[in-house]
Amino acid sequence: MTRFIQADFPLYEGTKVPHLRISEGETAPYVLLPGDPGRVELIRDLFSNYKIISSNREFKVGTGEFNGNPVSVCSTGIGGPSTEIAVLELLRLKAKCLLRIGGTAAIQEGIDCGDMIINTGSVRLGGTTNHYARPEFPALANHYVVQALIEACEDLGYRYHLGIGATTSSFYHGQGRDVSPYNYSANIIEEMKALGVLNLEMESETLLTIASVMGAYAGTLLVVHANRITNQWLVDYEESQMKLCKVALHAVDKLITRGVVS
Ligand SMILES: O=P(O)(O)O[C@H]1O[C@H](CO)[C@@H](O)[C@H]1O
Ligand SMILES: O=c1cc[nH]c(=O)[nH]1
Repeated sequence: MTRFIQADFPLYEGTKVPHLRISEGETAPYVLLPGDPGRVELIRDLFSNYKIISSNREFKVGTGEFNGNPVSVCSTGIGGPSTEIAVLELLRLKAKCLLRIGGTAAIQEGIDCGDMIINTGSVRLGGTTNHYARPEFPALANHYVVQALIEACEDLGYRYHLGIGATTSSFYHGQGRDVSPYNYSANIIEEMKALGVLNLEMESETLLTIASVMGAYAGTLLVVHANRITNQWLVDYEESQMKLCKVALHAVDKLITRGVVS
């Protein structure tokens, strides 16, 4: 039976949020958010009792236990609009702390492929959150989440960089890749680099802005997939993604132990 009730916040089959297709109680208060649905599968071995509970469009959701505590993983797909949907539906399901685990391109020398980046905030170049707050509103990560991520990288001995990232709504022109005769964003890397921005990716500003507006905890942990200054692209990416997942779960464990999120 396919039933949607009310257009304002439609529910599928009476209780399921419409895109993630899950009901309250199926996800944990702590949720990891990769863009890529493949990472929802890749992370499986780090959990006990891990189950994929839904898969619809770009949204794949898994829930398992890490050190005895429930943690969920939900892919957002690429970019702001699908991230907005995932975040809103997870908050509707009573998520309290959302942590993006993604890939990114560094735009500073000295940041190597495979390094971690913890963004303290994101430049809002994506557009989706202009529906939530004026452009001057900052997209900031939660302080406790940032601190837990720093400690997790240090505990595991992974090299990390801390600072502001920029979120774009375009992978090619929006990140300064010239693919047509005129690129309106041709100077984006030069501009962001000069401002000290560390990296480019496509979802963090949406997560950080919406979580902040809605009173949830959020942060962003990224692994460097490319360096646009040195023109390097990490081909063997799986091991780096596993490092990313390990750091994220280690940080979540700290937040749970500290009782930061209630
Ligand atoms: O590695 P994920 O989380 O998919 O994120 C990065 O990869 C995609 C681009 O290839 C964008 O979504 C970007 O933000
Ligand atoms: O170049 C890149 C690599 C990862 N993610 C991005 O958004 N851009």
